Amino acid sequence: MSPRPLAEGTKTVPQDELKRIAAYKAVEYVKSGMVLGLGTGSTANFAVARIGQLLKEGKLKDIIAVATSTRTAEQAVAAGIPLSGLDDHPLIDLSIDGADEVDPDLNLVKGRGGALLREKMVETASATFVVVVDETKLVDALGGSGLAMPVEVVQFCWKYNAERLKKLPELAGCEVKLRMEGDNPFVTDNSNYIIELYFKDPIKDAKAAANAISSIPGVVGHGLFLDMATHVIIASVDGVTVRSKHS
Ligand SMILES: O=C[C@H](O)[C@H](O)[C@H](O)COP(=O)(O)O
Repeated sequence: MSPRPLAEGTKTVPQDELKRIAAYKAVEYVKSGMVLGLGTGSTANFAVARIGQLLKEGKLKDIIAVATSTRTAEQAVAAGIPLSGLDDHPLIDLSIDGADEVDPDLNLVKGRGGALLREKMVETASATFVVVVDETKLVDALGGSGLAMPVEVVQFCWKYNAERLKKLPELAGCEVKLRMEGDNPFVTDNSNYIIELYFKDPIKDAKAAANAISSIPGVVGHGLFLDMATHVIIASVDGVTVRSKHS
């Protein structure tokens, strides 16, 4: 369980339990015969495990899934979930994934687990994209958590691209750091590096920031997931709330 319980008044709920509750709620959207996108991270893990459990119990049938990382693919295989890829299944019925930040318009920061590129490919191909979070992920504006916003870059001349990112006026002088894993740079499933952006203030215009980041040659993806989520399921000490794009 998470060491950080959430508290309101006298109520406390371990953060991992909130993640599980949100993930299980999202799995209620899964129907037999669907092609699913399986997200990555500690919240998405609960959804993958639950789907595997329902398949084993025979309560779900004929599911095919596309995993957003090698970690999730390994978990899915162990859970007995049949896997495919976008080459064979270019249309995903439903994706379920966590997020690092969620703004009031259901725009997201994702990718602190390093899976942003495959997540964005799979979730862009999804008719329905359900995001599962505990209430700590809610922000008034993206970049507002003070934590890293990842940008995936090719390894070639990454320092040059880190400097270019730092100088983008749309990012208003953010700090940049290469993501490390121990003494070595973190390497994504796609053999790229991650430059982490740290904002002093929330991003003023997320769309302009996303376009500016994408315009740099050598950037292969970024963690701004704008206008993609159709539903966000938020678990809090007070219960579960579902926010939907068009409601
Ligand atoms: O690359 C990682 C993903 O975008 C995760 O979905 C995101 O970081 C949220 O992860 P968690 O549910 O572990 O907070």
